This record gives sequence, C-alpha cells and structure tokens, in this order.
Amino acid sequence: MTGRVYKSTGSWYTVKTELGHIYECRIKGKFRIKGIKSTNPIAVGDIVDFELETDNNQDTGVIHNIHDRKNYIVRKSVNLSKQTHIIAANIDQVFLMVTINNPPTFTSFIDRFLVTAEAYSIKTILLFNKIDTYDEEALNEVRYLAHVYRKIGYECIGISATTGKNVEKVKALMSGKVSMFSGHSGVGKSTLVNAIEPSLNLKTKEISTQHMQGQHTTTFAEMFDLSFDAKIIDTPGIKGFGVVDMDKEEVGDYFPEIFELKQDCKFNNCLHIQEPNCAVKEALDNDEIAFSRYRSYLQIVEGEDENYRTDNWGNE
Ligand SMILES: Nc1nc2c(ncn2[C@@H]2O[C@H](COP(=O)(O)OP(=O)(O)OP(=O)(O)O)[C@@H](O)[C@H]2O)c(=O)[nH]1
Ligand SMILES: [Zn+2]
Repeated sequence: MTGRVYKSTGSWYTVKTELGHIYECRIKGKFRIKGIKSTNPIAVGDIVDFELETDNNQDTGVIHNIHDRKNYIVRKSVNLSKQTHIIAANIDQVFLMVTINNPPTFTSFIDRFLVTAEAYSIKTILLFNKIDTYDEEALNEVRYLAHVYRKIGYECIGISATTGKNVEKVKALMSGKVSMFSGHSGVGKSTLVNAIEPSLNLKTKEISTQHMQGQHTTTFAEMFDLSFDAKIIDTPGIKGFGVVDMDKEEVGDYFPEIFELKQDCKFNNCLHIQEPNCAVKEALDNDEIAFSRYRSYLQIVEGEDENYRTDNWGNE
C-alpha cells in the first residue's frame, strides 16, 4: 500500500492512503537517502510504501520504501551539529504573509525567505495581510512591493484575514495542493487559517495540550486535510524558514532576476559587485532591478546578515 505521512511521533508514523484509510506504521530496516545526514529517515509529507501486519487484532504498517522527494525543509539537529532534522517533505507551496506595519516586514526578511525557498525548490506566494488597516501611504507601499515581486515572478495578493477580503482567492490556490504558511509572529497566520477552515482551530489546540503534558518536547510538523481538497502542513514552534548553506557564487541563482542576467556578465563567475561589464549592475542603473533586492543580495553575499548563516529556527 502507498500513503502519505501525516504525523510522526518518534518511531511511529501516521500514514493515510489515497482511499483515506489511516494506519500507524513503523520502519523496517535502514533508510539511507543520498546526500542527507538526518536524524529522522522519514518526515511529514513523505510518500511511503508499506505492508500490513496484524498484531493483537490490530492492523499496523511496516514501511519498506520511501518515494523520491520533490523537496524538503530541514533544521540542524540540536545535539549533533552535522546532522539535520527533516521537518517536512513534498511541499507544493508556501504562503509568505507580509504586513507593512504591526508588525513591519522588511524586504531583507522577504528576500532572505525567498532565497531559502528557491534553494529548497518551493514555490512562494506573497500575501499582504491586514489591508483593511492601511492608510494610503501603507497601501502605496503594498502596491510598490507587489509590483517589485510580481515583476520577478512571484504571485502577490492583498488580503484581510479578518474581513475575508481575497481569502477565497487563497483557497482557490490551495486546492489540490500541500501548503505551508509562514511570516513574522503577529502577521495573521492563525487568523487566516481559521478564516480558511474554522474547524482546524480545534485540532491545533489539541496538539498544544499534548505538548503541555510533556509528551513531546521537540517541535514536530503535522499535515491536515482541509474540507476543500487542500492540505496544510503546520509546524508549531518553528518560525521563519530555516537556512540553507550556500556559496557566494550560488546566491545570485536564487534571485530570479539576477539569475536571468548572469549569462550577459563579462565574467562567468561575476558576483555583480565590482566587476566590469556586469549585466546586473547595468540593470540596476537602469532601474530594471529593484535596489532593495540588490541590497538584500549584497547582504547575503557579503555575510552582513548574521542571522542568515546561523541556524535561526525557532528563535526569530
Ligand atoms: N485588522 C486586522 N487584524 C488582523 C488581520 N489578520 C490578523 N489580525 C490580527 O493580528 C493579530 C495577530 O494575528 P495572529 O493570527 O495571531 O498572528 P500569527 O501570525 O498567527 O502570530 P503567531 O502565532 O505569533 O505566529 C490578531 O490580533 C489578529 O486579530 C487582518 O487582516 N486585519
Ligand atoms: Zn555581473
């Protein structure tokens, strides 16, 4: 049988088949996935093959195969510095929620997030939330940012989780997909998820009660089915989107507008900083690349952005 992992608690995995049957499964043998040194072989979102075993009149599953991952997000393991913990796999899209104020979301944060998502091969959609509260100046800021990010290929939607403005649009985008929601504390993630699926509120509370009883001290992800053929992965306690180690030369590849131009630079190892005949600098001078994006690029390449290179999961 084949199913998707919805939850993992230590050695047991909750797996749901396409027909909607749920089985508690264990792993048989060792799983080694090329290039990943991880503390957990299987993560929420993984597609696995398993066989049923009957034990005390109860059917449990034994997982013997894991399907290739489309993508996955990791965090560094707390104890073993070289190992990573896979938080979730096979994520179709992440909605990055942004607010202009209360709290402010800066472009350096947005761009760092987008770079990480690009490195993970996860599509990002920007949701500008709380538009019901903005004055003309803040709305102009939203319009400007939406223009900047649409131009380089990111879908942008202005929403209000409290009035429901454009929430149907978000639901339409979620249909048939596995989504995650991210953004600073206070941007409205819980409010939006509640607007999308009011009954989900209950489940999230159940989990945190479990936490309080001390059953799980570490954070873990969980997948939820929504009522309209959409799935979300909730990652309680995990803020931000982690970090990916990358070489200076690689950073530009995760800025779509820089990646597109790099073939036109004189040097093929151009870092777009001081080099002569640099197509990126030229585009910047012609206002074809947003200055805020280039500034974020420099911050990451020059390592000014300390948080970028440290593991900042959970302590935003
Ligand atoms: N006016 C207005 N308020 C909103 C909107 N969305 C969320 N809020 C309010 O913003 C506050 C924070 O919202 P939450 O949904 O708790 O934010 P969160 O992103 O889940 O925050 P964390 O759980 O800390 O990560 C709450 O008081 C919400 O009522 C919106 O679209 N408009
Ligand atoms: Zn260049």
